[in-house]
Amino acid sequence: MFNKRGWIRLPRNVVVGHGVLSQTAAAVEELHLAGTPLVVTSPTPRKLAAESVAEQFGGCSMVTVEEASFAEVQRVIEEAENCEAGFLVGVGGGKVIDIAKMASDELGIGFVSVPTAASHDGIVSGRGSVPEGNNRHSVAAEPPLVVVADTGIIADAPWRLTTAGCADIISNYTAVKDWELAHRLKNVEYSEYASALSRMTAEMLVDNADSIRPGLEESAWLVVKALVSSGVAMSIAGSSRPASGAEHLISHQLDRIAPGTALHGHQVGVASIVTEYLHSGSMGRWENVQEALGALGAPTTAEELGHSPEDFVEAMTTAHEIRDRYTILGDGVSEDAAIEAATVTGVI
Ligand SMILES: NC(=O)C1=CN([C@@H]2O[C@H](COP(=O)(O)OP(=O)(O)OC[C@H]3O[C@@H](n4cnc5c(N)ncnc54)[C@H](O)[C@@H]3O)[C@@H](O)[C@H]2O)C=CC1
Ligand SMILES: O=C(CO)COP(=O)(O)O
Ligand SMILES: [Zn+2]
Repeated sequence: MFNKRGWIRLPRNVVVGHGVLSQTAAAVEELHLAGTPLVVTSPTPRKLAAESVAEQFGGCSMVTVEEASFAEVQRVIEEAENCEAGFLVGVGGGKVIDIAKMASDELGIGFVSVPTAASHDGIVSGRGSVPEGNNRHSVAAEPPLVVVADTGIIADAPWRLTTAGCADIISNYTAVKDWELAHRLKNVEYSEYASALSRMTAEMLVDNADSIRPGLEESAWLVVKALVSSGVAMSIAGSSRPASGAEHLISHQLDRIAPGTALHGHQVGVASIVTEYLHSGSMGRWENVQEALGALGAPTTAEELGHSPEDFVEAMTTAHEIRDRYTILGDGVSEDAAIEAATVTGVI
């Protein structure tokens, strides 16, 4: 894998709207990509969208993945080599899209992103995120050449997937604060432009929270636009920094301690309530994060996530260990401090 430092790699065609799934092949054709694709998907999105996408490419090969892991990335690479795929099309949620973009990067072929839910901001980003042992890897991956987001399919997806995407965006507030802190204290490379874009994306979402409601296709539109914008911020930064700080570290730890309990976006949202408290104490800014999440119907407590107070506190006190990314957690939050922050904010 290679990381082109200093390059901003963005999608060429972003197609968003009702019924646009049927335009996937047309959006790709414009790019003159060679060969036929391998479609990478998971069981539910396969029925909802991937079969129709494969048909548009003349019934091309398809592989179904079950989890986000390096083993699954390897399996997709082997399938792609077997069918001599010219490019990969990821159809589904964040895990499928991450696997497809990482496999594309390894194979040196193009990647097309077809999200079936507005649940995460990896739709557009050139980053892949996969757990391995006790660590979490955010690696350079192939950014999509084409993004096709069918708001008809996304608006029909379970509402909790959309609120997870909203919470992933709201967490940009604290991610940016962590990035600024790391820049000041550790001279970490920083982009004013990427951080402003990331913060503005969160603000636009919060300002429009009243119009984000289940079943409304305009809501799917708004959230997809925000997810695209957040992904662009990551592409400009060349890292996930603008959209991933201490709240993401806590969420990645929760995935390790109690896998499969809650959605990524919901976890980072709840964690950002406590990291905002760690940043600004009793100034009440954490309440703004809590209110924004609550207004959108996203969880605001560990209990609503399905996590025990003990697991949440363990995630807070160990999150700094999983990645070399300086945040407000510094070299570790003590158990007492973690309990205090999570209790004051009502998270536990
Ligand atoms: N690379 C990046 O920049 C980013 C990566 N991520 C990663 O993405 C993952 C989280 O993504 P999620 O989408 O939350 O999880 P996920 O990929 O596990 O999807 C959640 C579930 O929703 C189902 N689903 C998808 N579309 C559906 C639809 N229309 N109707 C019914 N079910 C549907 C999926 O099949 C899956 O069972 C995490 O691994 C996270 O680390 C998240 C943000 C950014
Ligand atoms: O989830 C992300 C941004 O929302 C990606 O961040 P990570 O690099 O922490 O996986
Ligand atoms: Zn995220």
